[in-house]
Amino acid sequence: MAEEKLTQAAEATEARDAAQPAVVAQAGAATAAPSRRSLLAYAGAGLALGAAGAGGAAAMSGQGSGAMESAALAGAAVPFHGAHQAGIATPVQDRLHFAAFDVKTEDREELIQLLKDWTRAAERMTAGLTVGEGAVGGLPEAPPDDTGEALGLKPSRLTLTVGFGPSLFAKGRFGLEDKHPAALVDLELFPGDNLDPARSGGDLCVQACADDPQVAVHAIRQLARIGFGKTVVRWSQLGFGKTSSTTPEEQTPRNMMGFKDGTRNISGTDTAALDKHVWASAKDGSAWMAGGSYLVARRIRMNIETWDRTPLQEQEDIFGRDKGEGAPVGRARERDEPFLPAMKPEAHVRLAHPDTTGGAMILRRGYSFTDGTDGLGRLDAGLFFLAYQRDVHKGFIPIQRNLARADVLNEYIQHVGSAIFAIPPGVRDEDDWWGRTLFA
Ligand SMILES: C=CC1=C(C)c2cc3[nH]c(cc4nc(cc5[nH]c(cc1n2)c(C)c5CCC(=O)O)C(CCC(=O)O)=C4C)c(C)c3C=C
Ligand SMILES: [Fe+2]
Repeated sequence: MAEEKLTQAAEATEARDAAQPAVVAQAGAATAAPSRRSLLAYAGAGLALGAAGAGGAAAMSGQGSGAMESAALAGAAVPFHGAHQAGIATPVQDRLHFAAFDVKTEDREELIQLLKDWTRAAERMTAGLTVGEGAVGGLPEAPPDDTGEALGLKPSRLTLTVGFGPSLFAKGRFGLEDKHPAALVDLELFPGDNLDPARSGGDLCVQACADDPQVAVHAIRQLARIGFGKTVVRWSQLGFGKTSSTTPEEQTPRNMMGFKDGTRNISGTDTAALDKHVWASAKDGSAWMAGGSYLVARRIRMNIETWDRTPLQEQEDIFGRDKGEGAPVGRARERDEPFLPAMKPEAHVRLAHPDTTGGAMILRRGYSFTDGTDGLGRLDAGLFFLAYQRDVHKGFIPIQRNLARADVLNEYIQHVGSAIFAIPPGVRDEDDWWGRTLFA
């Protein structure tokens, strides 16, 4: 990209320079994100955005003093490059735009080019820059490369996380059948599932998380535009009010049922737990997935109106935790160890706990959603459940089998959308691209 264009981008987004706290690191990596201004300096010196991952300033990886620190960091940039994709173990942002895509091209080289183009655009957007030649200042006769609605907004900790669905590996499509990981199964239909095919599946996915919804929506929109003619959005979901966090030192968020959600989750700084339960290893059978993960996405509708008429004691019995503090039954504090025998046998927490599921562990990273009303005056609201794991056979599947069989919460919820994706390892530097290890 010509230096003058980067200067244009800098001018067009000048407002984002102001007061930009500049350090957010990927979990476990002592990295620093440069200020927007220094980023542009890097870019002008050869688009070395990878330098974001190699900076030397102090790191912040979710440790520290909670809400105020989060608020201060809300405008910062999260390094895009690393061994793992950002958006999994990195601190959870406030907003989500998740999109699943169908690939329309049948040409492997076109798909590879798409992934390369997406990677370059993602590098820029996560750094707070416009895509391509920007939103303004280009040829008046042509539509701008960037749609412009993020001009003047901060990077807002935008992370973009890409994934590949089972259908991408189908025989006769892109020659990937030999690379299909054993863990990337078509999920079984669980009892009670009422899945809408129009909200399920997908060849590709992109999870965009940011502290500003407009930044997340802008990012998905640019990737969809770049993919025009090669891929189309199959379904997408907006989310708010993160329901789980990867930063246990912060206040636990509440879900739409009013309960703290995410108390017992894998922490983004617990490298031992991440290696054991979240990151795929070459030893697992698919060498190209080393450093990646597997994502299960479920759109779970809540019968909010019925829930709202349920007595408090019953609500607390259903989860096995109290509503105010979030403490397990018979305990005083949220972080106290749950004592499962004190809970009702069919309480949600009891059935989801690793002691009841043969040790199954997942990293939850879901969001609440409210998509207006359903035409019958009921809120179309619920949980867009996102769970990362090393192997779905030791994560989502055993837990969901247990929950689908007996969870008393099932009276108030219904799974209406489902998808699974292999999340490849991170993009190492500016020469690397999403999916290189798969297509190599
Ligand atoms: C298959 C996995 C899970 C689904 C689907 C799921 C749906 C779901 N959960 C809540 C609310 C809460 N879940 C909580 C704990 C919890 N849930 C799961 C898994 C699934 N939940 C796990 C593994 C755990 C942790 C169990 C443990 O080790 O103790 C809690 C309690 C607080 C917490 O620890 O997070 C709440 C609240 C809803 C509303 C929901 C579907 C709409
Ligand atoms: Fe749960």
